[in-house]
Amino acid sequence: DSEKPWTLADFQIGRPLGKGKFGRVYLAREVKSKFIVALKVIFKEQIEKYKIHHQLRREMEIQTSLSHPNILGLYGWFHDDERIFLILEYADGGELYGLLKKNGHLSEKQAATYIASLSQALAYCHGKCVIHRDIKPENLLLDHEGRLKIADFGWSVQSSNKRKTMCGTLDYLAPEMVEHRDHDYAVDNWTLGVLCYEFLYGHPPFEAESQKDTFKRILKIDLTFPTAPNVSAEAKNLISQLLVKDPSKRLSIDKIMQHPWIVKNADPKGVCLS
Ligand SMILES: COc1ccc(/C=N/Nc2[nH]nc(C)c2C(=O)Nc2cccc(NC(C)=O)c2)cc1
Repeated sequence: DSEKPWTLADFQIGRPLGKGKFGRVYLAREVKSKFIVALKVIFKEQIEKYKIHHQLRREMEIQTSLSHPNILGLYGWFHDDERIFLILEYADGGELYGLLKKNGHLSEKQAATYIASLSQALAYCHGKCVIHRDIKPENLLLDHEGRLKIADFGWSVQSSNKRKTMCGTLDYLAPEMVEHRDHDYAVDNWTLGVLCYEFLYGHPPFEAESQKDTFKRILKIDLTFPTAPNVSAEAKNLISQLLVKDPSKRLSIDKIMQHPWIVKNADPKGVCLS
């Protein structure tokens, strides 16, 4: 029954799936139902040390409230003296990042399919006043059919204007976040442009040696398209309409869904292994 709290005894722990920022993730099976899940273990001392208590609570509240085929499910959670356990949906394809690094870059059909899936997931989130703010390949998982799942809502906000402290890669930051200006849902639209570029070229558009140079390139919208790999004009057109400095001028999510490149290349079932 849903009232009885989960405990570790309800699960058989399998192989470690990988290490996240603040904890490890294990394959696990719920003993009674034999249902396979991913169990994310976070040590309470890490939460104290990094003062991420509120961020973790927000992640859990937000992810539990969301239910969408392209958003990784958070089924529940429990804790013991020293650890917190998140019971998460298991996506056996692992990080999209791995696919991108293995292939160097994705095909236009794959890229368009994933951008369409992300757009649908973000439209759903924005409809529930949630801004993710941290969509990057490491936070994107694939299920057994190659369907994209947005994971790790650690940095998402319930549409307040909380500052995002600078950690991890900055390639995905929108100009208004780099300038610590107020930001809204349009930061996720910017990120779709960065991701679309990275899916097609294998590296983000404003990559630079130093963080300072990345900031400068973002603020200048220093966007160039390499000649290789060859990318269609429609794809470049979509990217150019998203990587726009003025948030109000970025292509809206429903306009993304109607863009010729998406209409022509995205697999409507969100599954694309070609
Ligand atoms: C190392 O090769 C791997 C291949 C597939 C996986 C699958 N992970 N699937 C997940 N489902 N739900 C969650 C949460 C996860 C998860 O966190 N995976 C995870 C965590 C940290 C690193 C990685 N690394 C990779 C390569 O996927 C995956 C994990 C590792």
